[in-house]
Amino acid sequence: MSVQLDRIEKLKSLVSTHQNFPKPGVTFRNIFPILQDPSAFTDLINLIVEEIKSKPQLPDIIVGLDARGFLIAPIVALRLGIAFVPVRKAGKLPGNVEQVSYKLEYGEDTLEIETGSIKPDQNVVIVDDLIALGGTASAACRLVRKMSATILECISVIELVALNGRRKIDAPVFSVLQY
Ligand SMILES: O=P(O)(O)OC[C@H]1O[C@H](OP(=O)(O)OP(=O)(O)O)[C@H](O)[C@@H]1O
Ligand SMILES: Nc1ncnc2[nH]cnc12
Repeated sequence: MSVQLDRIEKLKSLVSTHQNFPKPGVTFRNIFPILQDPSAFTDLINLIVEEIKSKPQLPDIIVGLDARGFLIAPIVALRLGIAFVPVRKAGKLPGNVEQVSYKLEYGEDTLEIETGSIKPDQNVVIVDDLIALGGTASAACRLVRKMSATILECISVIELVALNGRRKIDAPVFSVLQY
């Protein structure tokens, strides 16, 4: 097996699966066991950094999504030596914010970003833990575009392929693990 596939298989074996959580009918994929294994967590960050570095254009900013995206995105930003900007659920950011509402696999929510935290000519990569219906990533794309910035790529640790969330996301999508 190649080193790349080896790392992916190891990561996949660590993700835990929970039926009917947090609502009946939802199969919840939990990334936290990866974070409990420093070697696997390092592999995960390396795979994301390698994906970003493989592209002709490097980002100026990594945008991470509240809350589980915050566990991954700032580490990726530090490794690349670039800024991290948070997108938060409504009511958590001070000052002026841009706002977008969206639908979840199990609910509805609003995302916000600090006005001016991304400049119009900047290149952005968005990082989150999971793409299900794609509403969260799609809303984050709309927020970044409201600031007239360019989205190079939307990166997720997990993609629930059957839900076809990437069709909603108006940017190239890369996922490390597919279910
Ligand atoms: O593709 P979608 O259908 O939009 O779903 C994916 C989003 O759902 C989860 O976040 P959640 O809103 O549950 O919040 P959390 O990160 O605070 O747990 C997950 O972390 C993604 O951000
Ligand atoms: N099935 C799922 N597992 C984990 N996080 C999620 N967020 C939205 N859907 C999810």
